[in-house]
Amino acid sequence: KTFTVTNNCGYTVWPGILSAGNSPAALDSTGFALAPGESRTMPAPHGWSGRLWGRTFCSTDPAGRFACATGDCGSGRLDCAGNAAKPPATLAEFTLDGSGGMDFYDVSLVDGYNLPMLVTPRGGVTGENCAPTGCMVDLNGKCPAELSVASPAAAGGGGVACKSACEAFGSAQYCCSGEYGNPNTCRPSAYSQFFKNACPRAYSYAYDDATSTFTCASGDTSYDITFCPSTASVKSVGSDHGMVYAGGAQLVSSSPRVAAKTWLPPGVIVVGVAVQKDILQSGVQSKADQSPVTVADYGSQILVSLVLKMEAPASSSFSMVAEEDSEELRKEGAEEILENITELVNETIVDDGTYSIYFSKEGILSAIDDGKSEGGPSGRHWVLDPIDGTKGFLRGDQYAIALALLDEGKVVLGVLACPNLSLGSIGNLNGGSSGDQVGALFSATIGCGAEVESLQGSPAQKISVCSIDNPVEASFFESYEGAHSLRDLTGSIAEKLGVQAPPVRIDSQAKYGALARGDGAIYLRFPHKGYREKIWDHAAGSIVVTEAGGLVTDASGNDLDFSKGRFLDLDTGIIATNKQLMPSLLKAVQDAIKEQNQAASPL
Ligand SMILES: Nc1ncnc2c1ncn2[C@@H]1O[C@H](COP(=O)(O)OS(=O)(=O)O)[C@@H](OP(=O)(O)O)[C@H]1O
Ligand SMILES: [Mg+2]
Repeated sequence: KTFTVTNNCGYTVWPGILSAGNSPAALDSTGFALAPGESRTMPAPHGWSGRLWGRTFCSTDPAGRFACATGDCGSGRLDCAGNAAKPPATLAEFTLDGSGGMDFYDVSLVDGYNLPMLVTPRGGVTGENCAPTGCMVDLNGKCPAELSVASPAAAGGGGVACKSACEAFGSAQYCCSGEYGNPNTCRPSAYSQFFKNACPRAYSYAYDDATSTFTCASGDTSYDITFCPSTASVKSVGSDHGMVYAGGAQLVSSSPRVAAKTWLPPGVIVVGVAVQKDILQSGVQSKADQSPVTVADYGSQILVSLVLKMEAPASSSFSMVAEEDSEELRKEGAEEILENITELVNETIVDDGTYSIYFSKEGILSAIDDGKSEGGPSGRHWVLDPIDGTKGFLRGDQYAIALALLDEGKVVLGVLACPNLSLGSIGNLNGGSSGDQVGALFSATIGCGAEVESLQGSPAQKISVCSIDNPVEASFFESYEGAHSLRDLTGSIAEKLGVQAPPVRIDSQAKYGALARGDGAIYLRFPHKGYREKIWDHAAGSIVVTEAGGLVTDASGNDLDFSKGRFLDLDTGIIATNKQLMPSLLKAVQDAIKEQNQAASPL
């Protein structure tokens, strides 16, 4: 069990450490220097409690006395030797092996702020509230004038730290002392709110316990303490490889019952993906270069699973069946991609602002592996395709982020975010937008119907499949990629049915979404022999269609079975349409298949 202190700041930081009086042992240092990029690991003694902070702008004067502009411990030396930090300073506080076999930790701004800091548990990482905490943001530039600490030591003379209201004004009200000495009378102030808004997980005033204390099962959980956790990323959003997740699909909530709609509170979170816009704009990536889409794919998976885990009740076990795992990323040569994913994910989280969480590279790998579940017939499992239609994504055409929830082998809810699909009908435009608002979010809860809303958050509207009952008026969707569907078979089915319109070819589960709102009447999917369908390619799409009043079956008319694990073991193909057309469609499908089999094996 260890503490690893890392300095990601662009300047030297001098960590200071103070063990509590009742600590059974001290750490092996009370103060040292960390150059930019440097880190130091120390054993974490059983039962240790104390605090750790970063000193900045330190120097030794001609008389040999060491002092710092912020976080100074007054020892006159590099080591703090039992002295505390002079406020303001961001503090990481620990009590290891506390009650119930738990470690308790927090990042506190109660004594003010001097630099961004993050504490990330690593290793065991179990417990209801075992998660990274800290303050990622650089508050020195934003600090209210009456709290700001300026120093000539700072380049440009800007603020180097930000005082707490208690320190700045000394009143009982801000310090939670005297008659304000209890949680009922000492309330958040406008000043504590400034800190809380910027850093929701950090302590902002003395009685801010409810949202600020974190706990991990003691076991062998180690802790990473990082100064300036996001390095340049906070400032360089959009530059570099130019990937920014914008917009957001609203996901989540796994209340024990699938309560209709509770998982679609307005503006919940992320997964909207605007990455491909940047890919196209950057123009430098050749189409053959798969790395941007790879980064986006993994990034999307991590962000969705993060939101699911954060919003799920702590007691429920988390299981997710998702397309990606970390195997490729652990191989030699994948370092750069892993670096890019880490940066993309952390930038997105900072930008979104809902969570103060920072992912290390190891954290990224293990978060991806959250998606390794096998699913199956019992329990609840999330099913995720982080970017469905990767080819469409690269082309700037249709793709979808597809999330579903399986309960006892049945799909009970589905969300389909289609960032490039117009909010209005696509009619016969072969997937192009008809000029109106782009970005559609489909959702469906079992027994409650299906809806669409704009990805930017317009009110949701109920949708239903079209009511065409004459195949002559019908059009059909199929894969954009010729290699994904047997086009002579789908052509022959359409012909037998009497469909006149040419096929509408679009990528991804956007087809299910478009079908569910009546843009077309039929979806035909007949992969080449031997191709095994994955559940994440159909779970969300199929419930959106069935809740919109449609039917989704295999080529024999059987419902899709999502209870068999990661694959949908089925016969031949998948068809979807409305109830009126299904009987004649099934007949056409079976006739066409029979005909094809006869042609393949003539007597
Ligand atoms: N050979 C073959 N046959 C059938 N299907 C395949 C095949 N290969 C892949 N896939 C899966 O198809 C997903 C893309 O969906 P579509 O085929 O509907 O769209 S597209 O035409 O490929 O754009 C695509 O999803 P993503 O990998 O998430 O993009 C694949 O899971
Ligand atoms: Mg897919």
